[in-house]
Amino acid sequence: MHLVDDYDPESGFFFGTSARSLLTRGSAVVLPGRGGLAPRRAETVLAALGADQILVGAIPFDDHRPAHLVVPEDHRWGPALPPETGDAPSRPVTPRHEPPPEEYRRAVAEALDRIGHSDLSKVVLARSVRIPLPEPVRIPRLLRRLRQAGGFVFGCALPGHRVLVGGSPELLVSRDGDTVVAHPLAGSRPRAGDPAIDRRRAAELLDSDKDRREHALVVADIAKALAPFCRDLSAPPRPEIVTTSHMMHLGTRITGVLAEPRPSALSLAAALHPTPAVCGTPTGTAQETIRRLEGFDRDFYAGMVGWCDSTGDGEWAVTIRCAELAPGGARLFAGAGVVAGSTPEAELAETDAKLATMLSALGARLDGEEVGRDRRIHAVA
Ligand SMILES: C=C(O[C@H]1C=CC=C(C(=O)O)[C@@H]1O)C(=O)O
Repeated sequence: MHLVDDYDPESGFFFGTSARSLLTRGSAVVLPGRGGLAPRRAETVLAALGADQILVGAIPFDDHRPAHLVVPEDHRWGPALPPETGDAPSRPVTPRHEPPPEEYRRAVAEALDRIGHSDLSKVVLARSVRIPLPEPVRIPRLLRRLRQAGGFVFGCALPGHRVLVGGSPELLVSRDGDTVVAHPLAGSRPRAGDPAIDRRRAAELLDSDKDRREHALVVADIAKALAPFCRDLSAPPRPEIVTTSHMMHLGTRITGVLAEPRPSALSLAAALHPTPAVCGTPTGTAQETIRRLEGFDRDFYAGMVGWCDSTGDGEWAVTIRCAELAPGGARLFAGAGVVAGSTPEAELAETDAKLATMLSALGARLDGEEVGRDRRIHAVA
């Protein structure tokens, strides 16, 4: 028995790391407001919180969409959630792609054209897949499976019997006293599951000029956004490989010491969002490109999910490797960074591989495709 087993899909919030788990129930206060406004309102609420109260929830990618932030009726901390090991049996499902794969490839080609002919240097283009779920999902079991992926596991009940679930490898920002940490990821390869192939891919990823550029843009942007709040800020000169169950990424852990007055974890998260790991550079041009080329609403995907306490400490993960569950079905999301040197085919394959995290946790495979890791990757191994 773990505290995740008490998860209430109508009002619960779960956030688990390799160190500990947080479970909340009910909502004493639901904060109204849209993305940009929500963190400011949340600051007022944070300031009014009792010492033993916290704020939890999710903020969407787009500032104009409503956030879901609540002060729960109660919360509990517990030990890390043990992962459920072994591959779940998978059943074929018929997906509804949005956009269809060939349109996604066209969008990447169009983005590459813009990168060559405007100030745009990077844009993250995403796709979504809707799948039917004939049986109700047992969320505690799903979250255990997602722990296997590594990183931050979350379940966030949303209005309308929906639940946002995921296993994100990416820390947007955490604050613990005066210590601030961000751990951006960008630049990816799917894992093959074969240690020798994975070692080769990791070496190739570390060496890839295209991926190093894609990554460096994110690190520079985050360091610039954090600098005004810090009296000390540092990042290693080279990225490291971060692995999940299905992917490997370039990652850089940025750490800083906050100056007074220390902003809350939520304010820091709002100052960083949207990073070029989910949007692009420059931000405005990338946002406009996403609006024009993606053709669907990201909703909570590529936003942030996490918690903040009354002292301002907290953790916010980037909402990726996630799905929105609704009665009868799920909608999964994945995106990939496009820079000069990207190709439509490789970005499509990368998003396929990223989708596999959630698909395999849900025990599903897209009809006509192999489950899990590495559908097209043998070609590049
Ligand atoms: C946008 C996603 O991943 C981000 C995080 C890691 C690597 C990424 C990349 O290589 O493109 C993305 O920036 C996603 O999983 O949907």
